[in-house]
Amino acid sequence: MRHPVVMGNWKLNGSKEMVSNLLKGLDAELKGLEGVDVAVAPPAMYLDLAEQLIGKAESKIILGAQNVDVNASGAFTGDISPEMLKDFGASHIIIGHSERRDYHNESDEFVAKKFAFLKEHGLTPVLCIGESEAQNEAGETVAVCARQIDAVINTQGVEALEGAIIAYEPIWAIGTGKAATADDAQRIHAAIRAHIAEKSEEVAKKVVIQYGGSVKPENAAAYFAQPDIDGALVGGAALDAASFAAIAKAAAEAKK
Ligand SMILES: O=C[C@H](O)COP(=O)(O)O
Repeated sequence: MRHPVVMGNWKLNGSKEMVSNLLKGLDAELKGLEGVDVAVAPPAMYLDLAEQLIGKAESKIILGAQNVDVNASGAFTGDISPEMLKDFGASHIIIGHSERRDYHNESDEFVAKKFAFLKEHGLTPVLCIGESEAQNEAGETVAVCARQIDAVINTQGVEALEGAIIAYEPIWAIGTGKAATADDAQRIHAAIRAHIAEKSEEVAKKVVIQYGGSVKPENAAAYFAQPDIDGALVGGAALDAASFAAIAKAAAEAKK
């Protein structure tokens, strides 16, 4: 049985006050919760504060980040290295989010490079994949996801996916309120797992595949009831402690 992982991607939202209130709220909401790994990815500016607050929390909250760059040190203005993320206790690092692929022109190959760099430094990549609305309508969803995963498999071997997390996020469902149905998401998750199984059934069986795209407390349980949906990558609803905790609790309940 795969252990579910629910992660909050706070994107470009936050202030010292908001980070503090949200983490304190989450700590209170998540007390005693077992059976699910709960992670948050605040903006990099707030990792220090988040690390301090999580250190004092009674609940287990995993610290993550929203991005990493591909150089270890040196003249790379504005970049953040894996060791810097580690220095602040961040372990689960989102890469290849569609917002970075779109707004920062990140290619499959560049994302795969980030994946390798994180693994090299003992961090957990949360590899986002997913199709656009046009690709969805053209029936290209599985091919797009396979291509995005193959950028990692073909350069690092399928074993590289061991211990990593894949987040399937249809771009048209992100922040739109237009979530994929649980049945559709399950179908794509199963196809993604089958694609990985062509290279290794063992890895395919173990890899955590999250769904992301307008996950809310109201629809979360339906996703987690699906056999190939192992958690969620949550955007908007992760900015509210009660909503995010409700999603985490739904995962723990469904995957008991
Ligand atoms: O990384 C999270 C996703 O982009 C989902 O965002 P959303 O829950 O606001 O749709």
